[in-house]
Amino acid sequence: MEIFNEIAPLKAFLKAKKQALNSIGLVPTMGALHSGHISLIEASKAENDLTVCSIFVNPAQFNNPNDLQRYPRTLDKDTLLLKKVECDAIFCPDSTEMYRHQPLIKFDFGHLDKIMEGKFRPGHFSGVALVVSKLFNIVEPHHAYFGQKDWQQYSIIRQLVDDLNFNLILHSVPTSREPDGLAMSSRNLRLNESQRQKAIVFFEALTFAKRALNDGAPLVQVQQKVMQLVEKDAEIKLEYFELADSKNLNLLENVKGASQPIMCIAGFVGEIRLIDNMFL
Ligand SMILES: Nc1ncnc2c1ncn2[C@@H]1O[C@H](COP(=O)(O)OP(=O)(O)OP(=O)(O)O)[C@@H](O)[C@H]1O
Ligand SMILES: CC(C)(CO)[C@@H](O)C(=O)[O-]
Ligand code: BAL
Repeated sequence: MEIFNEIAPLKAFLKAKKQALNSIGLVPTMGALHSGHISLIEASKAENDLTVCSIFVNPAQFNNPNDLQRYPRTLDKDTLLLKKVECDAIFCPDSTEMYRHQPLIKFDFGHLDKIMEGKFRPGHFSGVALVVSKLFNIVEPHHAYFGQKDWQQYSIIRQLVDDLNFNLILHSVPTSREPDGLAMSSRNLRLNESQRQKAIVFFEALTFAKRALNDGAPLVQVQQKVMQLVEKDAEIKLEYFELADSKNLNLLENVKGASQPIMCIAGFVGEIRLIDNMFL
């Protein structure tokens, strides 16, 4: 497995490889890897001759400096894990390599980034789009893999690829969960034991809401119930629970009409912010 901290040697390596290879897969991550990330690597390995995993905690997408500072960083462990699953290359630059100058570009994704994560994390998706565009330009992958857990991010990157004609195929990989249902997430590492137990409430709320909405309960009523369920513990705060059309991310008032509605939830356990979602 090759490890690159700099853009130029990575590009030279890929250029040399490209002549003999049909396809390159890219898995962008922020590290602190778990089985969810590994499922993205496996998906890429199954479809490509060479897989690159990027590990970069991107300052441009953090709206909360405390969240950036405390984001888990486990590069040595990540490297061992990637070696074990036979990932071909890691790209783990530092911030000065990725941002040689202060970027001025800002992305606006219309209604896609004004709701849910975009509403509660102002500037977040502009930062994601910036770093993902850089990664696409650096690696020039044929395929790129993202997790369903971040469905709004996937929808925005799909728009980015269409708007800017990136010549690649995007893939969304289903959410990997812990045995009790909690969506795997790097930020779970920050939960203490009791917070870890409490964190499954988001999955429980989604499971409850799926049944209630499919049984015809009105959305407002379900939202109220979800709020009660989640916030019955004083340490947990609900930020949003929304129903959206997964194709275009239009928010829905009810389940009628949308071909594949998705429920999205976000909230805090203590000061750790978690998100999850579920298709209806
Ligand atoms: N449980 C999961 N199952 C499948 N894919 C996942 C899962 N968690 C994250 N991913 C995907 O892995 C990629 C990298 O995500 P990232 O490094 O931010 O990890 P994360 O676990 O989402 O961390 P956090 O949510 O704490 O930022 C993203 O495309 C993300 O959607
Ligand atoms: C796509 C991504 C790696 C960009 O920094 C990040 O937002 C993430 O890990 O989901
Ligand atoms: N997985 C989403 C990246 C973030 O929370 O910034």
